[in-house]
Amino acid sequence: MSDPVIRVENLGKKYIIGHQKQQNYKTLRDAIAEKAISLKKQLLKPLGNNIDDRNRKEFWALTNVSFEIKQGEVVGIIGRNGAGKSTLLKILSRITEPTKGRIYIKGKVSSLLEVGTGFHPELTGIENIYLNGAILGMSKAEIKRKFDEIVAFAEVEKFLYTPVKYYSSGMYVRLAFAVAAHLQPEILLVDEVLAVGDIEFQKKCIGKMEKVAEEGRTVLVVSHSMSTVKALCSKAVLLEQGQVKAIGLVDCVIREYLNFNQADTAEKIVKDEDHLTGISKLRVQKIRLINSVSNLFRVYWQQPISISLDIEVFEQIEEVAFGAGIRTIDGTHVYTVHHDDNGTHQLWKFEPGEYSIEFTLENSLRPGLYKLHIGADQGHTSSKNICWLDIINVEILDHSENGEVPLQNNSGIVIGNSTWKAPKIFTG
Ligand SMILES: Nc1ncnc2c1ncn2[C@@H]1O[C@H](COP(=O)(O)OP(=O)(O)OP(=O)(O)O)[C@@H](O)[C@H]1O
Repeated sequence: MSDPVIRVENLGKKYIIGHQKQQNYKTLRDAIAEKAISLKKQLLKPLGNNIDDRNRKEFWALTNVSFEIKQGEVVGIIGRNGAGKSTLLKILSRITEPTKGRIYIKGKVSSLLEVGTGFHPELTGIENIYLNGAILGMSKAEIKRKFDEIVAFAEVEKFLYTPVKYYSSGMYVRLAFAVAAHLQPEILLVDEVLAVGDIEFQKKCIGKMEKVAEEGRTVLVVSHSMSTVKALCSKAVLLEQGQVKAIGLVDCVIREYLNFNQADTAEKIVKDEDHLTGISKLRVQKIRLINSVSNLFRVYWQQPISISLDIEVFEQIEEVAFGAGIRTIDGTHVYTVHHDDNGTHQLWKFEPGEYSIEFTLENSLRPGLYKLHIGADQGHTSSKNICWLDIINVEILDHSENGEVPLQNNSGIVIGNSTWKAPKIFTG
């Protein structure tokens, strides 16, 4: 376990959306056939471009992805829907080309990228085994040698002469997994297929992948099941919005993912132990997002974040400055504001009792998950904390209320606004 067998350097994948027909998942065979057709088109019409530029929108599914995988490592690729996991596996299995960056792969790759990958619906189980084996690089003799093992593993003996269009999705995936795993690849890429099979079959697949790894082969698995990832993998890569958010020991990466993988509910009852600093003078009882989307701590892109706080004050306090702030989920401080930032410099005084406070944060954050911190200081000069908490995951959706999406070609945590002037414009 030493040499890297996969090296991914500054990988980026841009999709052009808006002009394309909605497509279902493409099988490996579809992708190969499509590649051949598009190559033919390019050759016949080298300068042709039938993309309607008015509808053309660029979308980066992966940006600046870099990591190394060593031989024999079993690695889980995790992340929320749309994080870029499948795109990464498609690039590694060379079904899709990267827009930027490089991949280096040492060894024969076999991949199982989705239910029914490479299966022809009209062909029988047997015919599909031979077809898939051939697509995945096995010789006829090799397939023959492996045939019984594949059939026994997939448990589809009774249906070998049935066209696979009559198979259930579970039967499909069993056969597809059996073919991919028995090909004895040096690198096995498996994308979220285990969820389809029953528990027994899932266990069997995990066992098979462990065996593949024990033989010194490398396995990359995309899964939403943290128990599968934990059971199988020693290492994990967490993708978030097309970027590597964390990489390392599986437990650490899963912990990071689970802590931050979703927005909190729109109303949160705050416990004493949730407070980061003391609660002798004041405590927060409840935090509520007034303008929540789907009853979660979630707002549309560009929508201000309006919050109501219920607090309890235990003793008279003066010169109180309430504040709120935002951090990224990896801890980068974006900003903190205080209630008296408006120029009045009027600090608040409280008698013991219960109060309700409302405030609104303007929102120029990029879509994503953030941590909201809320609290109170006593006086600005001494910056004395009265109480602070950092317990809310707030999500900025990837579109505005009326469906607009941010431009993809700018970067940063916040969306910047600018005006430009030029004395003379040069074109061409
Ligand atoms: N062919 C395509 N054209 C345009 N956009 C695409 C295409 N394929 C994927 N995308 C987009 O790229 C992003 C990443 O997709 P991808 O399938 O890699 O995510 P994922 O992490 O595997 O998601 P999931 O867990 O839901 O399967 C998504 O926003 C998706 O809509």
